[in-house]
Amino acid sequence: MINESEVIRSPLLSVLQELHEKYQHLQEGKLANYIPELAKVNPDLFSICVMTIDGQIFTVGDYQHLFTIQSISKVFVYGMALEEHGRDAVLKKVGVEPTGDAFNSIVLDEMSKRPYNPMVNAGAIAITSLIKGSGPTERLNRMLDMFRRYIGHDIFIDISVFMSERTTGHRNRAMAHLMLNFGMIDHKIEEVLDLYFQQCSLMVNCQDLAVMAATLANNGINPVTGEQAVKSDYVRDILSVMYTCGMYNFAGEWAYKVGLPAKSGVSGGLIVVVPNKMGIAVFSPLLDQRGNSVRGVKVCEELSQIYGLHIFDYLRGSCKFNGN
Ligand SMILES: NC(=O)CC[C@H](N)C(=O)O
Repeated sequence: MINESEVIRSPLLSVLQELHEKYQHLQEGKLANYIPELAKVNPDLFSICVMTIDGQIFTVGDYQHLFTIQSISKVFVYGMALEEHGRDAVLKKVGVEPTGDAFNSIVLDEMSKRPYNPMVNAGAIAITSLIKGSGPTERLNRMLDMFRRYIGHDIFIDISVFMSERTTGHRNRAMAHLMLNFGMIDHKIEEVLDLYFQQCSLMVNCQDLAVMAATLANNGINPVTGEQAVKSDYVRDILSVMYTCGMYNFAGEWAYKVGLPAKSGVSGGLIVVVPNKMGIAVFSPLLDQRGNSVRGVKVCEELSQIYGLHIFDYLRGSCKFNGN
């Protein structure tokens, strides 16, 4: 039997535990209540997970608690659209410019009539409309299969959240109509919106998100299963858009302070990719005014600082993470 004193504590795990303790009583922020089902979530839930590209996992808090992936899904569906249509065709439909506006703003680029980028709702809906398949079921199944490759197991839809979004998502519906008007999506608006609401309502836990982020950090190969989740050619595109647009109208400050590609969602999830090193995921449902997890942002700012992960520090050889 292993004596507790003989167990070598992982330095990273200790750091994660300290950060969890430090922020677990922070009560800043609000639950997303524009999706009625999300307003029912326990605001105290909080977990942090890191997966390295060699498949080690470090977890603290409620890391098995399931929640809906929400906007974090946009990253992966974008990768799928790139694989199916290629860079140029996707760029014709959705730009790659940060907006400085809220994630749900109803604005399109005046000149091109494209949504600004795939990380805001309008852009994500247009990207979802590109997913190929002979009908709604095949499109959904292909998407579920793509997510399965990233996570390493099957993934399911939270029907209550899906119905909640579907019945109250008038703003997203309005955007879809606007894009239909400009010929940016085709006429099957309700099918496209259903698929978009379904992708947002997929259930994940914090550990799943860490594996997904680690897969992007590992050039598209899931570190646990060894499966190629997305062609490595497109990982660059995905990470560029995450870096410039993933945190919405906080993306600039995030790039400045944390300096890593990331994506948040209104259920309180946040993923961060440290290329060739690890994926980081935080779950805490209290959000700031821009729709980013308050505790999530703070934890990532500290982790970046502690380990010298900011991409421009990192390039100068400042990374202090040595793999455990
Ligand atoms: N930022 C988000 O997570 C938004 C996703 C949410 N499903 C919506 O469409 O509004």
